[in-house]
Amino acid sequence: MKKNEITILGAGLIGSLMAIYLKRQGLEVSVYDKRPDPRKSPYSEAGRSINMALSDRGWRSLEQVGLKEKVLPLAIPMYGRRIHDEHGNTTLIPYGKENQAIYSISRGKFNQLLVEEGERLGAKVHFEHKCLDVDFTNNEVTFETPEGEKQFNPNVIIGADGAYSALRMSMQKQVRVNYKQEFIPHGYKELTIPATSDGEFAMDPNALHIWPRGKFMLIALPNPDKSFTCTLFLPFAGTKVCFEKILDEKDLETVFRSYFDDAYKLMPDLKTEFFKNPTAALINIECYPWVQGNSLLLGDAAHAMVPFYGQGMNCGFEDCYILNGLIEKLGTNAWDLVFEKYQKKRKPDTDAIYQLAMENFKEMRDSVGDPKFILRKKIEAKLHALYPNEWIPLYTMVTFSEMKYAEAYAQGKLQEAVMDRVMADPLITENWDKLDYEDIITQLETSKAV
Ligand SMILES: NC(=O)C1=CN([C@@H]2O[C@H](COP(=O)(O)OP(=O)(O)OC[C@H]3O[C@@H](n4cnc5c(N)ncnc54)[C@H](OP(=O)(O)O)[C@@H]3O)[C@@H](O)[C@H]2O)C=CC1
Ligand SMILES: Nc1ccccc1C(=O)C[C@H](N)C(=O)O
Repeated sequence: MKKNEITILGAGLIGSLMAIYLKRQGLEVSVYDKRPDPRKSPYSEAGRSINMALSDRGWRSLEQVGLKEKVLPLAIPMYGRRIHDEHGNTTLIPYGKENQAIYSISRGKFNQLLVEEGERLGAKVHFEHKCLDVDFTNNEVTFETPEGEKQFNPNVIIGADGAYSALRMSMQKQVRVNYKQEFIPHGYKELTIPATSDGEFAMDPNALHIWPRGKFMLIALPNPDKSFTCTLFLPFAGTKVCFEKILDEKDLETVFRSYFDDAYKLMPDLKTEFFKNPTAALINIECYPWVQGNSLLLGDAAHAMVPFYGQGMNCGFEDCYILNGLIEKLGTNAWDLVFEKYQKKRKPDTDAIYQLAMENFKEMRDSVGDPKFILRKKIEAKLHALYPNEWIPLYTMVTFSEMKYAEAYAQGKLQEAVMDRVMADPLITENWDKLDYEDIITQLETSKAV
């Protein structure tokens, strides 16, 4: 191993982007992933992927490595949530200002683009290398490969090997790492709304479609081939509508006709897909520290969160951006110092987005269908238009800004308390346009001063 050769575990979105950053710093980089090379033997993601929503933090990280223009053709802007009620009527709730959008993107091609960019810059990517163990005492990593087990002695290890990280498991066995994992009661299943027979999108392509039904929901995100990737989120068991109770095509038809009839009419392959695609679990993982000597956990390996804010990838990309900034500032002679600074700086922010991701699930599956929620959003949008610096809606702070997640969270909580008081007025529906908006800002300023 050469001095300053970096080993990255995981060629997912975060491992690949980190490899690009490090190559651009002139470092030697080797990436190891347990999957086969997708270019040689297609490893199908089909049936178990949720489309992601690229937003400002993600774009900033891609732009810094010159990739924004290459990624744009894979992404479709969504300017708001299109809410479908049980009668098939829809309402658009904008995400932010008129030109602000989050971008639907699916994992496969995007991941490949990042891997290829890393290789173009000189990173060595080794597929079919599954990390089995990292021995910190002897500084040795063991991989399972088609040729048998292999051992390496890397100088620096970055574990971007996802929610079930082998680096993290090795840390847990050998050093004092706090760890918490929680499966939520819901699982998800991937479904599809294909393009129409004349090759068009079957619904508005520039929105994230939501069928909020209280304890469960269906969502749909557009793809460049004019299909939509849909994700059905249901409890596994224990409620009237849950995966456990959909046993045959008749049960499935009853659920879809009762709750998602407009979507049902656009899903010719529903019955096949539902019973063919796996039902996947949703997990939250928190751990700390993320560092052991010259080894660091990054992305989902450090903080896997439920997908409901659409921030998992954006947060992981921001991890890379911040780590890169520290490397630029502190140099590459003391990786343990760089990693230590990184974890201290970053942890409060990943805690905040982890929390917000859970809270956004309730908002998506339940609140968005409530006219009072829509009114609340309208009032907040007006406040933001009148007082752009004083009142920034939480969604805007998280999605369309680079403000630290922890700051956004704290500011969001103060705004939420003020808005709760505003919305408590029984005449708010009639009065909302005549509200004393300046007084609302004063209330916020007062609560900040306390
Ligand atoms: N839309 C989706 O369905 C998914 C989205 N994401 C998004 O990506 C974001 C960040 O993901 P990221 O942190 O890159 O994690 P990922 O899970 O995307 O990538 C980790 C990579 O490491 C591989 N890997 C796992 N274990 C080992 C091992 N022991 N040795 C070598 N390689 C291993 C994984 O293979 P394998 O996957 O086969 O385990 C995968 O290719 C998430 O927050 C989420 O937003 C991530 C996963 C799925
Ligand atoms: N990509 C996702 C995947 C699954 C669940 C939600 C998303 C979202 O992006 C949600 C979006 N940010 C929203 O708040 O409407």
